[in-house]
Amino acid sequence: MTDTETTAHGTALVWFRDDLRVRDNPALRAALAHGPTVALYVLDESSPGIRPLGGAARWWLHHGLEDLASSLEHLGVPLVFRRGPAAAVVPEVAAQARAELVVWNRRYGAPERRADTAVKSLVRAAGREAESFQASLLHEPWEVATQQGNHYKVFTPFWKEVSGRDHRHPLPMPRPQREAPDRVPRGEDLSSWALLPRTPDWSGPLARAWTPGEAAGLEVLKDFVGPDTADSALVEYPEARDLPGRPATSRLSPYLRWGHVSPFQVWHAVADRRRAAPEGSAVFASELGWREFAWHTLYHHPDLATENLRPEFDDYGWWTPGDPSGTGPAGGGIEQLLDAWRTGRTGFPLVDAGQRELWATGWMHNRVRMVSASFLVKNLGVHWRVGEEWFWDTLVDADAASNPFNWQWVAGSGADAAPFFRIFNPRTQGKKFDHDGAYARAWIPELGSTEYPQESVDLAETRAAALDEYRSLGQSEGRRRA
Ligand SMILES: Cc1cc2nc3c(=O)[nH]c(=O)nc-3n(C[C@H](O)[C@H](O)[C@H](O)COP(=O)(O)OP(=O)(O)OC[C@H]3O[C@@H](n4cnc5c(N)ncnc54)[C@H](O)[C@@H]3O)c2cc1C
Repeated sequence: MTDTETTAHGTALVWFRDDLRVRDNPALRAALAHGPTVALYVLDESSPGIRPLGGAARWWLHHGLEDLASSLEHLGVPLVFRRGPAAAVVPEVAAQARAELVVWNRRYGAPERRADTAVKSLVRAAGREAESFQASLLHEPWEVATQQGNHYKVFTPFWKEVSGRDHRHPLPMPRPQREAPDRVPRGEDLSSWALLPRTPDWSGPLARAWTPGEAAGLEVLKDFVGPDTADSALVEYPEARDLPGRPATSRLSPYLRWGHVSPFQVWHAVADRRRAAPEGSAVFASELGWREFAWHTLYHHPDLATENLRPEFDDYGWWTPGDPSGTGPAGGGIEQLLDAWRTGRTGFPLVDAGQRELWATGWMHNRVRMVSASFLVKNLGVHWRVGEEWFWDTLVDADAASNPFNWQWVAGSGADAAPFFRIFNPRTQGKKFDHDGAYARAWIPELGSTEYPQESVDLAETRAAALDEYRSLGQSEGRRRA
């Protein structure tokens, strides 16, 4: 069937979730091909197990939905906003729209899958068709397995397997629908959801740093991959991507997180640059592979945000707020140290610049995320879950898979994780990756003055304490096995 053709069916309802785009959207395309289409977005904060969004994510979502509503309007598709548990709202809106067909693109977290399964059976029980599509991952997690039939636990063989497969080409922009739906159910006013911060409104720097939405995301992608010549940013990506002071990474993460841009669009845009930047396009594609690997890991380990993937780490003496016994390897004052980490006042410029960048813009460079996370988990001895929750609240790209996956990677407790003894030294990392200090100075105006705090912990002592704790973990493991 071509883009313009529709069968002579009744109304279709397309339910948007983490796929806030009109291009390369299989569910939207199926709805438009079926008949007059109504779109729905449900703010679901009450289905069991659904993780409430953090503050920066709520800000992004508000603007992302405004952008989606405007793109859909150009296609003649009304977007209805409703709040409540999906299993109640979606069947109700489908009934109000008298929809014959309800479609959506798949999600992979356990609570979301449970909600989707409930919606599917309720919609079908009401005599409507329901269909879901693959749109947010290059491969379905259940379709990638080792020869023994298990899921991959190590990235390199995982990526070797999936990067060699074919990835479908992105679907084109749909044509506007010719026939308006008969009934458009009443929706809520987006502003009544209070997704934007009010008292205080801290979103000014976020708005200066980002333009949420599909067109902006595609522009970011286009600028990043550049022309098919040596000028493409991909050429220098393998070296420069580790330098936080250089705009050398794509900054596509929030656009991928919210589905303004699809992994298929990114994959093919990069594949088209293979001639000009063979190494850069391969390294960049493998970063997309880490995103994919994180999601496959979450699919197979639904408790990724709360449970150590390697259970031996359950015995590690990490500190969590409210723990009366714990001080962490840094000694006393752990609450103040945690506060200093959050606000970028630890006395270690690379960590502090990163935490301030995060607070101001909702984003932090990957190298700095790794160093800052390692400092919190290993030098301060704070549980990775505490850092994960802070990032969840402050990142505009806060992602249910990539965030816990990477925190566990840094902590050593995760899939194919960094070995625990790899403890980043923030001073050395600063010299290596921000050697002229430009990144640190950009975020810490008082750097070099007496206003900037002294180093808050002794790196060598805290490192040694963390390693001691880790070694005792090994021994108790050994004892348990003996
Ligand atoms: C402690 C910690 C927490 C993190 N939390 C998140 C998160 O909540 N959301 C998130 O999208 N990324 C997270 N990352 C991964 C990574 O830091 C960001 O994806 C990256 O910095 C985004 O910038 P970019 O788009 O310019 O990346 P680029 O270098 O341009 O990479 C392109 C894309 O590949 C993906 N990607 C790159 N690195 C990773 C990675 N290590 N894991 C998974 N996907 C990756 C992202 O989608 C990214 O947009 C985290 C990393 C760490 C160490």
